[in-house]
Amino acid sequence: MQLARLSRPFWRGGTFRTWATRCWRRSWVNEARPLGAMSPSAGAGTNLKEVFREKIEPMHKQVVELREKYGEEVLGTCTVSQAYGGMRSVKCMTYETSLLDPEEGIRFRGYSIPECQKLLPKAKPDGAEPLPESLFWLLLTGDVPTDAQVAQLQEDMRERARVPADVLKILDSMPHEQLHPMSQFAAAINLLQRESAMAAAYANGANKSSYWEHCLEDALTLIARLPEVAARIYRNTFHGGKHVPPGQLGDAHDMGKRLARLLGFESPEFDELMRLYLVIHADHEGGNVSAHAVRLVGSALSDPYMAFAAGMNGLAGPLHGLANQEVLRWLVQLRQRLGDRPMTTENLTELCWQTLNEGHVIPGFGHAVLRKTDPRYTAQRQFALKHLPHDDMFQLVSKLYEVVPQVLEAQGKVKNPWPNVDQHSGVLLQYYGLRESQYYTVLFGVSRSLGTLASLVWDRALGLPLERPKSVTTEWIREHFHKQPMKA
Ligand SMILES: CC(=O)SCCNC(=O)CCNC(=O)[C@H](O)C(C)(C)COP(=O)(O)OP(=O)(O)OC[C@H]1O[C@@H](n2cnc3c(N)ncnc32)[C@H](O)[C@@H]1OP(=O)(O)O
Ligand SMILES: O=C([O-])CC(=O)C(=O)O
Repeated sequence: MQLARLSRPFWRGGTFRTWATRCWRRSWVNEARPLGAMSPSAGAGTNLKEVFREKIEPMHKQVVELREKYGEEVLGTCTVSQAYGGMRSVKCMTYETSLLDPEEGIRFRGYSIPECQKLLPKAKPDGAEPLPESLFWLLLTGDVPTDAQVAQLQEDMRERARVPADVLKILDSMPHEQLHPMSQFAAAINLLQRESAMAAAYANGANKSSYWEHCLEDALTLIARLPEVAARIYRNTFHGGKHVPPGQLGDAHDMGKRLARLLGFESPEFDELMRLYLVIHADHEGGNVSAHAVRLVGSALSDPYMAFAAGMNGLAGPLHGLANQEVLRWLVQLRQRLGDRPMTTENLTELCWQTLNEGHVIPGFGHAVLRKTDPRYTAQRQFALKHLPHDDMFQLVSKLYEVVPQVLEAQGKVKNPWPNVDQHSGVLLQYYGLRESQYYTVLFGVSRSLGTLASLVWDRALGLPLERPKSVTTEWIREHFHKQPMKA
């Protein structure tokens, strides 16, 4: 039924084929578009919803064509070890907004982080980091937006941004000292859910072809409200409930600056850090815990609030997003253990071994998929070299870049001894005065809304079905392979 609806003959023209082939190569072979390539969105209007609407049918048709042509091809296999081993590198899902190369790292719609830093619109007059809204536009549409498109999206988001007073009241009344900021964050997202356009539309019998519109509506409202929610949690938990009234922020604030000001920070450099932070943490293809949780829960047609809250519960795990909190704690502990001794390779090597011998991982190092230094780490390192080259903690992080990979290599277990994004973020935040490391994952969560919700809108636009892979028991494996002759 879905396929029949999608296979009208429109795409059989040569022009569409050329376009589709280009897209296919870009998203599946990870081929970057040349820098400065003309954006297909340019001149297509400034309304995100209308620009996105135009994208759906060609994409639908592309998927139908690929399924017709390659539907029976094997994308990936799954061995018994992979089934027990966290399904590492099993290719079994599609995800449009970003793609990861193990050596090179993440590309957002084909663009590397340095390319995004170069191409995406910046804050006027002299911002150097991309505007988070421009990344959302890119992730959703696949196009680098124009300044006018970003300006309209920002205006739309500003109109949606105020969090209902009763939700703030509930957040204010939470037991802040006992409730981790990520628990408060996930609870807040669930509280906002009552306004879900998707849930209301479904309850009112909306046609499934319209789901993406309600999903986009929810995505925009939720993303717009997250800075105030996140700041509320921060000010409640660490600043005695003294808030910066959003009414005092004026109209001109982008998501990064708005978040910075609501948190209580005034420095333009911190605004830039927030923009960079929100952009680089936004998306990391589809299989990471938070993105996959959003996809999975959303596939039951749970609305975007429900789905995103699920993703945030996954992000709160110490092997995933919470590692940023653990890194700062570990760095502080390292400094205490170092005491008066100098920060030499020998001393740091000894302390890293101490961490390993105590049965802990070294937070901020290693990765499930990456096999080189995370380009998000590099982007933050470049920010530090520009803005805080002499900071003590940055010096420590730099020194650990030399020491830890050698220790992990010597330990001989890790597949990737290099640092990931979480190794660097806390050091930048603490430099500007945001020292409460338990809070850091909330910032990661605000950013991750940009990628996971853009992707969720595509899930509904493409009519992706309920996700439900097959599981087997250990008993089943034993029986099944027992009956088969062993491979030589
Ligand atoms: C935003 C993000 O989510 S980025 C990741 C953030 N997480 C961290 O920084 C936590 C520290 N890193 C880790 O725990 C891991 O590297 C992970 C969870 C990120 C990836 O895990 P895996 O894909 O299983 O890694 P890998 O295959 O290399 O693991 C092999 C062994 O090395 C260990 N290992 C991996 N990384 C580290 C590390 N940083 N320190 C010590 N041991 C490590 C694993 O625990 C595993 O040990 P085991 O065989 O005793 O179970
Ligand atoms: O890709 C992963 O598994 C983890 C990660 O770095 C992210 O989600 O940002």
